[in-house]
Amino acid sequence: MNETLRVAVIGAGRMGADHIQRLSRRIHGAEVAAVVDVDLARARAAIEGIPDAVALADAEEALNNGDVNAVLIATPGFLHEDILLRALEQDLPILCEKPLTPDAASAWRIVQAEEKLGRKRIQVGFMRRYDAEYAKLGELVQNKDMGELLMLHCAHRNPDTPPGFTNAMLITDSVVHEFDAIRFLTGEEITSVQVRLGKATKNAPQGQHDPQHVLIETSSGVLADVEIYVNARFGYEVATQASFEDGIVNIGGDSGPYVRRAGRWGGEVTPSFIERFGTAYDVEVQAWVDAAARGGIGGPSAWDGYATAACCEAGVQAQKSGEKVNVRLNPKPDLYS
Ligand SMILES: NC(=O)C1=CN([C@@H]2O[C@H](COP(=O)(O)OP(=O)(O)OC[C@H]3O[C@@H](n4cnc5c(N)ncnc54)[C@H](O)[C@@H]3O)[C@@H](O)[C@H]2O)C=CC1
Ligand SMILES: O=C1[C@@H](O)[C@H](O)[C@@H](O)[C@H](O)[C@H]1O
Repeated sequence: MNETLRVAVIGAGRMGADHIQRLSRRIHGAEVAAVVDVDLARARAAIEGIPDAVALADAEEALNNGDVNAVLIATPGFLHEDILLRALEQDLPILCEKPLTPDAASAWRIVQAEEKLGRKRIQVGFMRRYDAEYAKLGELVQNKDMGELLMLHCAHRNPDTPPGFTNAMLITDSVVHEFDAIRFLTGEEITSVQVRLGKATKNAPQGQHDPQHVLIETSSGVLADVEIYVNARFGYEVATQASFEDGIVNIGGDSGPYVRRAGRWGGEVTPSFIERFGTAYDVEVQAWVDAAARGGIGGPSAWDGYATAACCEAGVQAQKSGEKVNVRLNPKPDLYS
């Protein structure tokens, strides 16, 4: 396909609205053709100033719109499966925000549907793979300049959570990023997940135990721990310290000017994922558009979505039991090898 991608963005909330701006202002080779949101007023607001874009309330209308030839899915994760299956039926290039789906069975249905189609059409929105620091750390792991990677210590802190953010979503919506990042950095599958619940903040909404400590093991025995703390108030932080045989690497600190003024020193705390990963989202979406023009995908696949969904399922089980839960994966179809 060499024509301009005419994208239907499904879901115009926090992430969908950000992707709409990106597609219409910074991405080459793609345009927003339609914005779908059950809240039609939100869809209409999102297309303001975008020529030739229509606002719709139903994804089916966008899929039947002859002007649409690609789909970006930014609805909540539990709604992804139906839209993915419909867009696959139409053989469209798809960028699906993470998680692919929240559990392993539904993610496997997507893998099977794509396998039946016979080509990769789904790229999953694990944007950390496009962050310059993650990419550099991945290179250090793979080229072994610092010896073998032994451990990863990850912090994932959000200021607060949107309404409806459940206890399971600390894993399925947030730690899903670490599951993918650890698989990306090590090139290995995750074999077990354990979740420990300690002292909790009074600032979490009812039903959430926050923070949680997630312990992860990969197939070669790399150990990773994640502090997931989603009502941390102070700002946003996604940081990793990696222990190698011959050194230690830190990524993900706050960036920006370090100011000393009037007897004080300091800088600005990153407020949210939009600022922390703004450039990574741009690179991710451009990679998708460029790959779609060649008939492929430009990043994490439905298999990556399935493998992380299996980790999430183990994690949600581990939240309840406190035990180490093994991650079980179906054999990888040839399409993804
Ligand atoms: N990669 C990243 O860093 C981030 C990814 N996300 C992911 O993006 C997706 C959306 O998350 P948010 O934007 O935070 O959610 P949101 O709640 O802000 O927006 C979702 C939108 O979808 C609409 N919607 C709900 N049901 C719909 C349907 N059946 N058809 C069309 N529209 C529908 C809602 O009205 C809402 O406008 C999720 O999968 C989430 O995990 C979210 C934040 C950051
Ligand atoms: O994907 C994201 C959100 O959905 C999630 O809720 C946050 O915890 C993550 O930091 C952000 O990147």
